[in-house]
Amino acid sequence: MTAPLLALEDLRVSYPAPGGERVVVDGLSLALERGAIGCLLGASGCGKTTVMRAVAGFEPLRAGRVVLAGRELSRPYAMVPAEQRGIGMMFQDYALFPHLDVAGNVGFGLAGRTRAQRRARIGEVLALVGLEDRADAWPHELSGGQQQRVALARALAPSPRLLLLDEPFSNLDIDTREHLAAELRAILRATGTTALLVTHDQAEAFAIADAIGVMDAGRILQWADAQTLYAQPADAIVAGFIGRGSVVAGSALGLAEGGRVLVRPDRLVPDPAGALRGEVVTVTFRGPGRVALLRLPGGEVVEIDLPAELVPTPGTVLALRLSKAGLVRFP
Ligand SMILES: Nc1ncnc2c1ncn2[C@@H]1O[C@H](COP(=O)(O)OP(=O)(O)OP(=O)(O)O)[C@@H](O)[C@H]1O
Repeated sequence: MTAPLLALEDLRVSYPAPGGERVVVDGLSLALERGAIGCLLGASGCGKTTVMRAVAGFEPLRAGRVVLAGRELSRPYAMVPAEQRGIGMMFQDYALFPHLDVAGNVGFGLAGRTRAQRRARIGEVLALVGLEDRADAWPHELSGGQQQRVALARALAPSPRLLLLDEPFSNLDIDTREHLAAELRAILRATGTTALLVTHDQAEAFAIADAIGVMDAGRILQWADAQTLYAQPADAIVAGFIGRGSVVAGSALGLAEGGRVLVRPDRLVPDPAGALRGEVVTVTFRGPGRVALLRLPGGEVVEIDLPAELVPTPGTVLALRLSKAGLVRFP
């Protein structure tokens, strides 16, 4: 087995807090192969940005190691300075330098090259992000999406070993985000760039990443590809975070085994012959179909997709059949 390009081993990071320290990342490990795109996904405040800052060299470690291409970059009391790590960054508060034009921004990290080499590299990465004709533009003349592309070109220009992207599209509208997510994946692939991305948006993680780490309270609960996270979530927290679905008591679904069960919206099917019952709480048009919230006899509420011809009014009791294929159970 080849060694991963990036290895985070048992990281612990803390911040000063009244009366001591507050640990915000604890026992976090992951490995990223060369050329792979990894993603940390989790709710606000779970520690995603802190991990990125630790990898970038902005936060010291309390425990663990950061290793890039076989070189130890951080361990407790020892850090390679951020600028010597060979890591490119595009963080949430990415800002283009307003006093530099697009070419100046993109060429910023290209010190030590001749003028001609700089110009060639700037042209190359601008072509990669589709802005080769905007080299002379000023940042304020560009749309938000174009500015984001310039920021990406700036981060890619020095050919970093690893690219860190923290909520790179957070300040863009949803259409632009989706478009750029696909574009970003294609660009990272085309350049063979290894990247670690942070987002709290599952669709973005699914669109871009090869492997996704679902984080909660400073830990990775599960590190897997999108299909695995959806089909085999490691626990109820991952299940709640990935995809639509409700985690309810098995007994509420007539299952003998006990424990809790993940019900995706297509698992409970309205069927006059079905043995289960659910009272309609709300019906909402989502496009292309409708979804209903149903209250099960035990009081728990599940979401189901309704067939097109069925538009029940709240209070109706539906007969339901449970489709057990691929049902996920938790102890
Ligand atoms: N410089 C700091 N000093 C003290 N506490 C901090 C500092 N930076 C972050 N924290 C705290 O550490 C925790 C993790 O923050 P972090 O920014 O890593 O989370 P996140 O998952 O990236 O959140 P978001 O999605 O909102 O950016 C939060 O509770 C935050 O308040």
